[in-house]
Amino acid sequence: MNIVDKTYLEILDRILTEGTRETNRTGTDTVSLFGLSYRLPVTTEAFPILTHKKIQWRSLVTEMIWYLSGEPHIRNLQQHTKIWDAWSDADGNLETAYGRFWRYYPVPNYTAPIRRGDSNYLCDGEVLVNLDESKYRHNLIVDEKESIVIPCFDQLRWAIDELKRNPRSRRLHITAWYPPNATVSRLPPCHHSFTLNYQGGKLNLHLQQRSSDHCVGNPFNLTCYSLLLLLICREVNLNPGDFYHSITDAHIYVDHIEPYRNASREAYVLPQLDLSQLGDRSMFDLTYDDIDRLQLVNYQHGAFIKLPVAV
Ligand SMILES: Nc1nc(=O)c2c([nH]1)NC[C@@H]1CN(c3ccc(C(=O)N[C@@H](CCC(=O)O)C(=O)O)cc3)CN21
Ligand SMILES: O=c1ccn([C@H]2C[C@H](O)[C@@H](COP(=O)(O)O)O2)c(=O)[nH]1
Repeated sequence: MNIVDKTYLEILDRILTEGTRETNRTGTDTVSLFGLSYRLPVTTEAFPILTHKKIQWRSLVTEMIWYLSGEPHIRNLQQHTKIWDAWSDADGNLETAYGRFWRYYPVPNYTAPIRRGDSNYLCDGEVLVNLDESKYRHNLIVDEKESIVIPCFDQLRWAIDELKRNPRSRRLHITAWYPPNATVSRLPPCHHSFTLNYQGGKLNLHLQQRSSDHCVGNPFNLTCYSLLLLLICREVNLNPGDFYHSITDAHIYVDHIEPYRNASREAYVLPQLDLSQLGDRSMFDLTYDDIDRLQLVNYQHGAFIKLPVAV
């Protein structure tokens, strides 16, 4: 069996045998396991995606393009996939969008020098980026007509540039976690941070996740970040290594157990990912028009397993 389905199904069985039944805010209990990690090799020739069940590749690519866009809302995303609809308001606004924090991380906007007594003053000796002078200032346009913009920090752009300058940096960390937002958001980020690490001639990606729905979310998350790693490698001209995932609360919703028990576990050879239709365009320039330009080749898979999603 290929390494992706094998790893995924072993974890599924492990959660079910070693996990404990737990309650949570959704009203549907889970079988949960604390502390789980695994790694998968990422290549375009054997691309990490589950094959024993069908994964909606188009929805997944759309979600990736949405992340990269940095959009704080789902008004464009929802034209292409419904997967985020349940967590937005009627106008398509979300309290927390991953890409918004990757591309537009809020930081105080002050003009140097700041003095004691200024509202943005830190402690003596501490530093925060002065957005006015930063190459990575990224203005989030809130209202074009009214020219309302929020100056923010572009973490992803910085990490990519840094990777080009100094691939051996051990500081290539991107976070979607914004503590004050997390205190009030309906859905603070689940996969909240990732770190890029170049070793042995390969670029690896370590994803940290606080909460993982093994049957619905994880199949998307593992493939989404494998795709991101390959897009980053293409951007900076490095070879891809591993996707490494560490999860705090790995769980299976109890209403997923029965559909999975009845599902086939037959797996197939992994497909190839063809990015050639992107030409020499940067990942930062991808739009929803590019969805069908990211193609899986030879994706053989089992049946789609319909599962209820706990909201
Ligand atoms: N309980 C829960 N699990 C999640 O995985 C999850 C959340 N909540 N909330 C926020 C996001 C939204 N995500 C989702 C939501 C729905 C699908 C979903 O319905 N997937 C179906 C079909 C997708 C499609 O029709 O294109 C699937 O079976 O893969 C996947 C990821 C992942 N996240
Ligand atoms: O990308 C995602 C997003 C969400 N999830 C899952 C993990 C949990 O089952 C829920 C979130 O509920 P919390 O109570 O906020 O933990 O969504 C996922 O697996 N992947």
